Amino acid sequence: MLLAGAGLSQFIPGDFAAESVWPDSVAVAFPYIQKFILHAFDFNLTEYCTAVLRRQHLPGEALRGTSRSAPWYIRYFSMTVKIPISDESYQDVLNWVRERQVKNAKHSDVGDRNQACPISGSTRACTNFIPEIRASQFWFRGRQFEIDQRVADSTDCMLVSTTGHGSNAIFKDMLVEVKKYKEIKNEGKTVIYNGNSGYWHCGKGGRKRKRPLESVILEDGVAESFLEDIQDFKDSAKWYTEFGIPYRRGYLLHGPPGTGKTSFISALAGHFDLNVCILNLGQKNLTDKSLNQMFLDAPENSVILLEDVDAVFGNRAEDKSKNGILSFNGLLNAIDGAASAKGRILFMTTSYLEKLDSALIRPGRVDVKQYIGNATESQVERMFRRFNTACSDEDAKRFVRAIFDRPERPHISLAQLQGLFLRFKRKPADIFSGLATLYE
Ligand SMILES: Nc1ncnc2c1ncn2[C@@H]1O[C@H](COP(=O)(O)OP(=O)(O)OP(=O)(O)O)[C@@H](O)[C@H]1O
Repeated sequence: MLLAGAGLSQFIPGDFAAESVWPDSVAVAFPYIQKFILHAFDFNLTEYCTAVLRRQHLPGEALRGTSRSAPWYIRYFSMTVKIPISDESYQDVLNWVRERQVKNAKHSDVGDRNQACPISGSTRACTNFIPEIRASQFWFRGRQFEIDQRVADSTDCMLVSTTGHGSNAIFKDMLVEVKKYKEIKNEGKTVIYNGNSGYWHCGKGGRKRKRPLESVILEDGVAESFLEDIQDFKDSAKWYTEFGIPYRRGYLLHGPPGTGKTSFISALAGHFDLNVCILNLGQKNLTDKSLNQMFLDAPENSVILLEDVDAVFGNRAEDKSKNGILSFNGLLNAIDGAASAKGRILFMTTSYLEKLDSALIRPGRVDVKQYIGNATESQVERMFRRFNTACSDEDAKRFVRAIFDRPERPHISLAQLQGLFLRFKRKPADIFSGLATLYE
């Protein structure tokens, strides 16, 4: 079977899926037969079948159903599901298997002491024993499974197989379990996917504690208007269908660097329980086709974020991106591509609105444009109070005046201010002495 799409029920039968000749009773008894053979003869059926199946998946055939040329005993004794790397569940299955194995892995790699543990996400220095997963086994509901990422010597799909015969219910159960595991793991977190080599990856550090919206200090009313707009969009699926309008919404945040554009998008995603899929348009090998596919393959419940779009297509005269592969029209086509039934939310950010081609930001591609500027008096005061919870009103006002009553009145970003607060986090009363550094 080939698992298609992110849904759990979308199994596409392999070549010989209909050839079930065994009664259900045999299917039920199979795990016991399998265990008996393992213990009595020390012969691992699952491993053997997977090894044979792997050889069947010759280069170029990786995504086709299991070949009919597999020997009959393999066809009857094994069940497989192939999960394409583009499928959302690919990484989830790997993480789930790792977690099951980590306590007692026989073949492990010693994890990097200074990197976040891929299982716990903890960044504490530790010696992690990470199960070697490229070809390994695990048990689920009394059956042994083998997982193999080396199918066809390529990495574009993995094969999960088990011995036995019957319906694909066991795989569905497994994927339900994987989904539950993922939900627990992601609770209270915003999952960040990075688009790379044509796929969405959620690597180490890809799960971040949700950023509270209040922690992003914007001009009055901005956050509220976005909350309202996105909520309205989420509630309007029927309206879009009735009027034949593609169910998607585009937002552009523009303004100087360090003013909170990315932080705001991340906080909004957290508020609406959405993932963030970040795509760097300047990356090598990104083609019109792969960009389009990535838009279509974005994990469910995600916002797609294109940061600093001006850096790639800043000059109207340029049709090709700097790496010369992705074209401007390719980008427009991807943005205009099919929207999913759940709706697609696209965010773009730029520090140079004037550099953007009007075609990129016309209504339909960008529905809401919002300027996010340098700190205003109100923002400075709110940030001061946030970092100095014990401060008096008088201190807060004095701090604001100390910044804004200077003759040169610099443009200060909230990122600069945050830096100042961090420097004085242990002695907030001394912060006035550090103000001069804002003007350097
Ligand atoms: N309005 C804000 N409220 C709270 N924190 C902010 C704000 N603006 C910036 N920061 C802080 O400054 C840092 C940089 O912010 P962020 O990356 O969101 O800015 P940006 O506008 O996206 O910058 P760039 O355009 O350079 O990508 C973050 O650590 C963030 O916490």
